[in-house]
Amino acid sequence: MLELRHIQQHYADQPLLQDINLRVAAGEIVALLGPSGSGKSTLLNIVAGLQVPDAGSVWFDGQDITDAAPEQRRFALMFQDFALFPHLNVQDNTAFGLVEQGLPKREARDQALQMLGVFGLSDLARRRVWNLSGGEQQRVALARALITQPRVLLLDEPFSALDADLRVALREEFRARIQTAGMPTLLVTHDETEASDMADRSVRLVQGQLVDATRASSSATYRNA
Ligand SMILES: Nc1ncnc2c1ncn2[C@@H]1O[C@H](COP(=O)(O)OP(=O)(O)OP(=O)(O)O)[C@@H](O)[C@H]1O
Repeated sequence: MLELRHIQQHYADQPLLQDINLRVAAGEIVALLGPSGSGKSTLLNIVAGLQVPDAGSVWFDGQDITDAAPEQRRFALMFQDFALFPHLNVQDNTAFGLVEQGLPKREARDQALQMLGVFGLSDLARRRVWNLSGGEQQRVALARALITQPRVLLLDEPFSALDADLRVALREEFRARIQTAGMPTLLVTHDETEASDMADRSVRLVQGQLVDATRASSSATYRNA
């Protein structure tokens, strides 16, 4: 389980995150909503270990990991621009994290091929990533993230560059795959429909605090407010 305790972050004496407390259980998807500039990406960076908070702590399975480097955490971070390597084909992109972890290249490539099969992407294994569609690229990015069996999955607006129909299809597919993989998942999104479709519950950053948004996000009154 992932836990944030009393996280605070200031920039130039302006409080951004004031007292953030959150628990995400194994297999649970929590959506993090909030207006632009409210600190969603900052909070995700703190969880990923890319940034140390001014105060407070990050815990995983009962261990304080606030000062642990990103590679020690073994958390996967996935962005909207997926950051696939243009010079590698789909199979080598998928194998990349395993090679980084020290697995022999051949074994990593075999496992990547299996993973691509699970994702229905076997036919794309030899393709260069730049000629894949946006949805295919995003699926490869998820396969690449999950193959390393990360302890936590962090998604930063993963579908915002895609068209509406594809977004809806991928939400369901991602939700099913994430639940099968069973790690705590934090999904940053601007989109309340995406939050209610994909996440088990939603929280919203409001003036540096997290408030429960699960009930509010399913209410049309709130959406139209
Ligand atoms: N390193 C930094 N130094 C100073 N200010 C920063 C730094 N990083 C972020 N900020 C500021 O903190 C605020 C929150 O930024 P952040 O990117 O976390 O918000 P966000 O909720 O993810 O926004 P968006 O939805 O637009 O991506 C912004 O005003 C940003 O300019």
